[in-house]
Amino acid sequence: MKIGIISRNKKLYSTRRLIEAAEKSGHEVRVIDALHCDIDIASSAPAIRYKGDTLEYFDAIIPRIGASISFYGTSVVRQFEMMGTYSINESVAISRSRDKLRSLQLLSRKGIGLPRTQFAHSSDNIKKLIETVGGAPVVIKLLEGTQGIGVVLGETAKAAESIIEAFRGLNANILVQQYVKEAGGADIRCLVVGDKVVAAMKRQAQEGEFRSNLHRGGSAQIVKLTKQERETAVKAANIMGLNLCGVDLLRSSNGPVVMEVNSSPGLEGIETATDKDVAGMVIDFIEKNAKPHKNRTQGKG
Ligand SMILES: Nc1ncnc2c1ncn2[C@@H]1O[C@H](COP(=O)(O)OP(=O)(O)OP(=O)(O)O)[C@@H](O)[C@H]1O
Ligand SMILES: [Mg+2]
Ligand SMILES: [Mg+2]
Repeated sequence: MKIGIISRNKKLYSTRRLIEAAEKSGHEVRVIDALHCDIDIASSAPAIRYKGDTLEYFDAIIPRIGASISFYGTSVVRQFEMMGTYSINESVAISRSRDKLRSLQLLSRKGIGLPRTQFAHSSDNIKKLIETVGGAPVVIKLLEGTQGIGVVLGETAKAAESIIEAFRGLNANILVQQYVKEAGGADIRCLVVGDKVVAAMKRQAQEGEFRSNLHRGGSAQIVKLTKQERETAVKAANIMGLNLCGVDLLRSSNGPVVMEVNSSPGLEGIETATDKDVAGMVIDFIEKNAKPHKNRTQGKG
C-alpha cells in the first residue's frame, strides 16, 4: 500500500514511529507537509500539487494536523478524500474535535458522562455561570487551547469571576467547567484505534499543579481501565467519528467523564508508558480498512 503521513516534521517521534511501522509491514510511505500542498480545485479531477509536482495517488493517509494549522490542514485532508484516498480520520471529524464546545455538545447528545459545563459569550450574570457548574473551584478554558495552555483553575468565586472577565475582555471564547477534584490532578488517556482502546495511561500532575498534561510537567504510568471507562472511550471516539484518537477521561465520583477527544494523539508518551506498539496497530487498522472512496463524508461535510 502507499501510505502518506500528513505531518510537518519527519523527525517527530509519532511521525518516525508511523514510518517505521508502515515500512516494517512492507508499505511505501511518504511524509507530506500540509502547508506545502497546493490544492487544485477542479470539478472533474481534484488534485494536489506538492512542492511543484502533482502528487501521486495514495491508498491511505494518516493526518497529524497540529492545532495551529487546523484550517489549512483539514482542507488538505478533505482534498485527499475527494481524490478517493482513505483517511484514517476524516477531515470533518478532525475539525469537529478541534472545537471543545462543539465536541462537548455532540458527546452530551449521546449521553456520554461529562463534567458540568457552561459556555457563554457575554453572560450578564457571571456569578450564576459559576453557580450552575457547582460553584468554585471551577475550571475556565479557552475553547481552542492545547497542551494545558488556556486552562485555569478559579479557586474561589471571586478569582473565577476575575478570570472570566479578563478572558472576556480579550474577546476569547471560553467555557466554565465543574472542577473534578476527586480526580486528584490525574487524568486517563485512552488511545483508541477503531473500536478498541489499544493503550491507556494515567497522567498525574506535578505537585502544586492541577493540569496533568505531560507538557506541564505531568508524569505518566500504565493504568488498568474499568469496563465502563473502556466503553466510554470507544463510544466517545465513535460519536466524534474518529478512528484514531486520544480520549481523555477524569475519574469522577459519578464514574468516568470525558474531558476531550484529541484527533492527533502523540505516541511517545503512551508507547513509553505502556511499552505497546501503537504505531503498528494503526498500520494494521489501515491495512484492514483502507479502500478507495471509503470515507463516510469524502469532503462533503
Ligand atoms: N474539569 C476539570 N476538572 C479537573 N481537572 C481538569 C478539568 N479540566 C481540565 N483539567 C486538568 O487540566 C488538564 C488540561 O485540560 P484540557 O485537557 O481540557 O486542556 P488542553 O489544553 O486541551 O490539553 P490537551 O493538550 O490535552 O489538548 C487536564 O489534563 C486535566 O488534568
Ligand atoms: Mg485539547
Ligand atoms: Mg487535555
